[in-house]
Parts: sequence; C-alpha cells; structure tokens
Amino acid sequence: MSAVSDSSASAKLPSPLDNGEGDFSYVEGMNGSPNDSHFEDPLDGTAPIPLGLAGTASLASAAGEKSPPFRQDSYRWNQGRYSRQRRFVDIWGFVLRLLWARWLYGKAWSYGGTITAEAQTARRRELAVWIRETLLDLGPTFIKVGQLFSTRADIFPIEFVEELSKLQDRVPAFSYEQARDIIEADLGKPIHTLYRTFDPIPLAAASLGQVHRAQTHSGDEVVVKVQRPGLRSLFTIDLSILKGIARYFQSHPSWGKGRDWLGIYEECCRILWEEIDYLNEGRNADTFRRNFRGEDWVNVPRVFWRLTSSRVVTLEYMPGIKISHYDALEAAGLDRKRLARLGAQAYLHQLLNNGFFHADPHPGNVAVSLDGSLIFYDFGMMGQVQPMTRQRLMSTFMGVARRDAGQVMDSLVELGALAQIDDMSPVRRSIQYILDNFMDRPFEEQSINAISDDLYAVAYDQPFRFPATFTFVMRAFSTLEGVGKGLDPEFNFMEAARPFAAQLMSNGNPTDGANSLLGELSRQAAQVSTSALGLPRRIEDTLDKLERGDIRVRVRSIETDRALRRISGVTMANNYAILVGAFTLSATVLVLSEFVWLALVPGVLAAGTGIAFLRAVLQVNRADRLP
Ligand SMILES: Nc1ncnc2c1ncn2[C@@H]1O[C@H](COP(=O)(O)OP(=O)(O)OP(=O)(O)O)[C@@H](O)[C@H]1O
Repeated sequence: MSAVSDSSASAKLPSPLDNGEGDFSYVEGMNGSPNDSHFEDPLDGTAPIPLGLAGTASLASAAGEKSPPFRQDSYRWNQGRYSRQRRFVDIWGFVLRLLWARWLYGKAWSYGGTITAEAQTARRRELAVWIRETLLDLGPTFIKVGQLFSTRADIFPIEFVEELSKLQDRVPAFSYEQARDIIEADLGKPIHTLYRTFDPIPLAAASLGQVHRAQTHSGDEVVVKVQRPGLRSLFTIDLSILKGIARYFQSHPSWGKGRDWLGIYEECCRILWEEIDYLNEGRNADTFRRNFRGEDWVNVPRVFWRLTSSRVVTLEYMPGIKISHYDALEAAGLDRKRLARLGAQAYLHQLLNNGFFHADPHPGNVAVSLDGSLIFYDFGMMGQVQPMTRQRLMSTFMGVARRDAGQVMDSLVELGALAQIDDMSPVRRSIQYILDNFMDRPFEEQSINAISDDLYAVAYDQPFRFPATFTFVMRAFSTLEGVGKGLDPEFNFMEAARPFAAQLMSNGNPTDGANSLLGELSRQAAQVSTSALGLPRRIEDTLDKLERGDIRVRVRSIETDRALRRISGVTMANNYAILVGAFTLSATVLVLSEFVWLALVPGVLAAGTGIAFLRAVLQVNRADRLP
C-alpha cells in the first residue's frame, strides 16, 4: 500500500500560508501559483468583501463577474438535475467496460499470442490509470468510493490500489450564488446577517464541498465549508445503482465467492452519508479537540454551532503551512525532524489514548502553525477503535517491535484480522518471515509500506480478513510514514512510535532505562509476570474452547496402534482368503464345464489375490515383532 503522495493536496487552492513565506496575508495566498488547472485565473487582489445591507448585491455581481473560468456543465453529473437513466448508462457502461477488460486480460490472443508476466503487469497498470480517470469523470460519489477502495489492498491488485490512492478531487468549484443559497436556506437568514464579511472565492474546493473565508459579526475569523449543491440527490441515485452492481457481483458464481460485496457496499454507504453530514463533522471536530485538550502541540479548529447545519459548517480560521510543503516549513525555520516525530505521536495519541482517530490523514488535512504546532482539518471521516481493540492493537504493535510472531499472530486473531484455523504454523512462519525481513533493516525505505504490502500479499492465500478499521489504520500509518520520510529522510515510524507505546504500556514509566541492565531485567521480569498474570485468562480461554468443541485432543498409544495394525492386517488377510477361494472355485467350475480358456481369468485373479494374502500374513507377523 503506498503512502499518499504530496500531490494529493495539490487539488486545493493554496492556503494563506502555503506561499511558503510564512506570511499570513490572505491576498498573497490567493495570488500564489495554484497548481490546479481549474484555478488558473484566480482573482487578483481579492479580499473578503464586506457584507453590508447593500453589500449583498454588489457581492453577487462581483462574484458573478469574477468567478473562476469553469464550465459548470462540463461534467454530466454537474448539471443540477440528474437523470437516473443517464447515470445508469454511464455507471453500467464503466462496469461493463471493466468486465470486458478483465475478460481480455486472460486471453493470450489479446497479447498477440503469448501471455507474459510483464505484459500482464503493464496491462494492469494501464487499466488502473483508466479506472482512476473514469472515476474522476463519474464525479463525487465515485471519487470518494475510489478513495475508500485505495485502502483495500486485500481486495484489489496493488496496481489498482496505488493508482486509486492518487485519486484527487478534480472538480469545478461551484458559484458563490449557489453557496450563498445553501447557507441562507440552511441557516434561515440572509448571509449578511450571518457573517460580516464573506469571501466569494473559495479557499479550497473539493468533490463534496468548498471552503470560504469569512468573518462573524463578533469579529471572529472563520472558514465556512459549504456542501456541493445537489450532492444528496446525486448520492441517492448513484448509490442505488451501485447497490444493483454489488448484488450482481455477489450473485456471480465465481466473483461472489469469499467476498462480501454487499457488506462492502453497506460500509461505503455508511461512510459516504456520514461524510456529507456536516453536523456530524462538527461533533467529530469537538470530540477530537477535547481529546487533545492539554496538548499544546496540536490545534483543532473550534466549531461555531450557531452557524452550522447539515450542509454548512463554520470553523475557527486556523491558517498553517501544509505538512508536506517541506521547503515552506524549512523557510519558516521549523524543525522538520521534530515535526515528523510529532505527526507519528499525534496519531498514536489518537489511536491508543482515545481510540478516536482521523481516518483520512492525507497531507492536505494536516498543517503546521508558525509556532511549530500541528493543525488538523477535515473531520468528516473518523474511525473509532474500541478499548479492547486498542489493547490488542497495542499488543500487535509490541509484538512487531519485539519480533514475536506468536504475539503478533495471537493479537491479530483477537483483532479479527486473522481467522483461527487448525494448523496455524504456516501463518506463524509467514509472520515471522515478514518480521525478520522488516525488522532487520529498520531504516530502509518504506518499512510500514513493506510490512503492509507483505501482509496483504500473504492475505491472498492465508486466512487473513481485514476489517475496514484495520485497513484505515494501516493507510494512516503508511501515509504518516510517507510524510515523515519527506520531512526527515531518516524517519522510521516504528522507531518514533516505540517509546510512546512503551510508555503507554508501562502506564507512564519512562523507558530510558531500557538499555541498562536494570532496564533489561525489569523488562524480562515484566514479561514473566505478564505471562504469569495471563495464565488464568489462558486457562479460561482454553476451557471456553473446550466447551465450544473448538479443541481437538489427539492421544497416541503404541499398544493401541499395534493392536489396530494387527486387526486391520488380519481383516485384509481374511478378505484375500475369501477372494482366493471364490476365484479358485470359479476356475474349477469353468474347467469342469470345458471352458478352459475362460477359466484362465479367475485363475489369474486367484493367483494375484493369493500373493496379496501372503503379503498381508507376513505384515501381521512383522507388526507383532515390532517394539
Ligand atoms: N479551519 C480552517 N482554517 C484554515 N483553513 C482551513 C480550515 N479548514 C479547512 N481549511 C482549508 O480548506 C481545505 C479543505 O478543507 P477540508 O479538507 O475540510 O474540505 P473537504 O471538502 O472535506 O475536502 P476533502 O475532499 O479533502 O475531504 C484544507 O485543506 C485547508 O487548506
């Protein structure tokens, strides 16, 4: 699974601090050189426009005149009124072309005679690029579904996953008038009574919504995130068509086997509907902010609930330099090594302390303020890890750090990421292999990626099954590692995280002594006591398994084995003796009836079974003599 690259943030307009000069001037930010083709001609010198009573009209016309040069109708899905039939044709057209490509993939003639591994890899790559581009054309629902699938290396080939993780929002911004209409409809008042100033040009535009700068009447600097018009009806149509597709895949004799397409569909629906409920996003931001209370190295924007609805969310304005704009960070005199470490720690804090984590930590959603603290944006997609799961995750993590395949395997089984089968030794060996190869080169490139790719590779033919939360955590880890390495080439996520996790495991005891003899002794003593303390639980587990009939007991006794061998030998000898008798009798009757040639057949069979009879008798005698 690849880390989300820097470029994933580039679909946005640069934020005020993105010019890399550490300057808070909004106007300069807008005049930067946006790298999104839809924003080729941003407004020169645009500043937030005052919204007086008379201001609304002038604002509307200003925005009307100076709107960025998008063709609003350049995408079929962007035409306000969606035709279900048109969507049906577009979406099924994509699926059928995909199935055709899949069918061709296995046909030698389509490669000009022979199939080679290289040709197939090239074909997969080509197909992956086509999928990414078609998803972009299909619009917001498919951009989001593609981004969700970019975590599922356990379902799709790695080429597809890599390409999907480059999926950026490349959609036109909508007009100021549309944004204003949504704000006024949802908040029930004219915009000038809600905000003192409101910038008609969005600060950032994405597939689901766009962000405008504004100022409240009490003078607070805020950003207003407004949802794309018509998004709900587009989602409703698209998701009902996708349900039909999921049903078709599920009922297919081979694709439906071992895959829960309907389950995956339900999961996507849940995440997508949650993501476009901005009240939910506001609640998430509040929880996230509470979880980092007292940690001055992380900032989370405050929600202005009075100015928030299901399609509009107003947040405290918190400018920062995007964490992937390395040169800008350097120019602002910020310590890149420290930021890499802080990124990892902020994530572990979420996962291990509260279990409430940012499930979409792409570099565009994390920025750094001038005092060196982190700022998080976008709380639409959050994950929740239950306390029990958190403990198990921690145990997996410690198992990886100690290279203990047994511990990793047990915690993966407890996490539900690995199914328990009769003989777990091949799985344990695969995990040990991954751990050895991974841990032997701790500072080599992409260690998290390496381990997750290996895990997913093993997943194809082992009883691994990855719950969605697990894949989100893996993606977050690999994204953070990618960003960490960009900030500090020597950065290693596991190394950065180890003291933090160890401290949590020992309830806040410092781990500096770990290198000393005393530290080692206490670690070993802790291990022994952990095993001893764990004993009652293991006994209880074993008893549970016995009750459920999950434990099979194998008893071997030499005496019983020998008696059984003798019985089966004697039975076989008896059978052969009966057959010899029957064949000899048949041969004799045929000879007496003068069918001499025909008598040869039972005669030969009698001789053959006679030899088998003698061998069976000899085997019984030999078994008796064995110790
Ligand atoms: N509180 C804030 N202060 C300053 N800038 C902000 C704030 N919130 C968002 N932004 C800017 O707007 C951008 C987009 O915000 P956000 O990611 O929340 O939008 P989105 O529509 O959910 O995008 P995505 O498609 O990535 O989910 C951020 O990357 C950031 O540059």
